Amino acid sequence: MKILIQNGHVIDPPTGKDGIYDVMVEEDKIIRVERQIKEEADRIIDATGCYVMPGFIDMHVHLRDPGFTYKESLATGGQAAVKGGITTMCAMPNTKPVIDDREKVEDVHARAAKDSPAHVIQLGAVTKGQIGRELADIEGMAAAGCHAISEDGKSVMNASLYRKGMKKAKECGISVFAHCEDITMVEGGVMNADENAERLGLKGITNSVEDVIVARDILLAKETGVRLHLCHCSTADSVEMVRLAKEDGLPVTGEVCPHHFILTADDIPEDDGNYKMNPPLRGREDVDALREGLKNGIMDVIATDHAPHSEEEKDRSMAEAAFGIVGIETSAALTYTELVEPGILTMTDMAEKMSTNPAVILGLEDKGSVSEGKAADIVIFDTRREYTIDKNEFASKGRNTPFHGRKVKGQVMYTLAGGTVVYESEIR
Ligand SMILES: NC(=O)N[C@@H](CC(=O)O)C(=O)O
Ligand SMILES: [Zn+2]
Ligand SMILES: [Zn+2]
Repeated sequence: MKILIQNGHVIDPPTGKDGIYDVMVEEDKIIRVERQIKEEADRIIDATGCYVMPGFIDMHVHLRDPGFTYKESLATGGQAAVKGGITTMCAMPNTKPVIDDREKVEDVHARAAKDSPAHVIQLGAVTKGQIGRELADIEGMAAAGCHAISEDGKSVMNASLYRKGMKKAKECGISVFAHCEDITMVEGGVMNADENAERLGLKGITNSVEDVIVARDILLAKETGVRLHLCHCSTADSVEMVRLAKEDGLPVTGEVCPHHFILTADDIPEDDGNYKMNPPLRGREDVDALREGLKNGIMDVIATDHAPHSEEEKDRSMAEAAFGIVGIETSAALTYTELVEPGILTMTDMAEKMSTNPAVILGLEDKGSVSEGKAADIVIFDTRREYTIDKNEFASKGRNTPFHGRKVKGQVMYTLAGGTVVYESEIR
């Protein structure tokens, strides 16, 4: 099967391509990227006026499968992902049971290959059951294709145990993805510690809850030599510490989620649980630092932390709602609208942070690039399309977004994963 994508604006960070090209896909590979390809194909896709980019790689999602499939499943999460142009995602292990051994990783990978139109890389927990007492089967999980371990949802508070886990990960050649939150400092906080929390009579989460663990984890990475990826960074000091770590030559990378670079705590209306997530929406200075960090290259990755919950779990007050919001169907449009259109990032920066850098960090050599020989994971994105985000149109089971009703630009027209058209927009 050959698919020819004609006349699109190819953005390919690794080769620097930024212009009009045709792209020929055969089976699961890109075989040619040239000015004009005069060759027969089984299917022709006209990409005139659209960008053709490497499929997005979301390094941080919660697919809730196994155990919480009332929130999401490999099938619904996969369908939502490809709608958002995401062709590969890393699924966090805070499921039921927690993914903490080889068999559980193999089970998800086998089911995802059947059920999800997007590629799924299951991540393993650092500790058994994410309880923080003994290390999980890191070696077995690495052998089963976990590219990283993560205790996401919480931090491993026992630094000695975490250090052992990092050493093991380093030995196995995999990364550590860190959720940075000192649980002893949360003290019942549910949103950013500021005047908004005071006004609502809610307990606050200070920046230092995140910052002290970012500092600790960077120091542990320095000692163990493990590759450390800092998930959902939300504070100005996190950005500064990632800068210092890089200056020090450490293999440390930083991730920012769209909600953290778009919204501040001042945007929380009344007492709406759809604005509740961990870490919380922060102040203006933090949001500005995150944007600046993305612009100047300190922050490497845009990932969603897609965290679907049921209506019942989210349709509550700030104090009572579950932490987390959905993101995979809106991240490309939000990133384009909030960062690229205003000139903070270029289209190449966007492709880098949503695809190329994640591929490099994860060691996915055949991904993150629209060039000859690479995997045919491609997104065709039309930035001329303007629309209003409607949570009722989501393929995800989760409707918990603070972006419902927000105007954005940027529509995914086609998504190819593994050389197959896995999503086509109905709007044409
Ligand atoms: N981000 C969240 O608020 N929630 C995540 C956990 C996490 O990413 O820490 C979840 O699993 O629901
Ligand atoms: Zn987390
Ligand atoms: Zn998460």
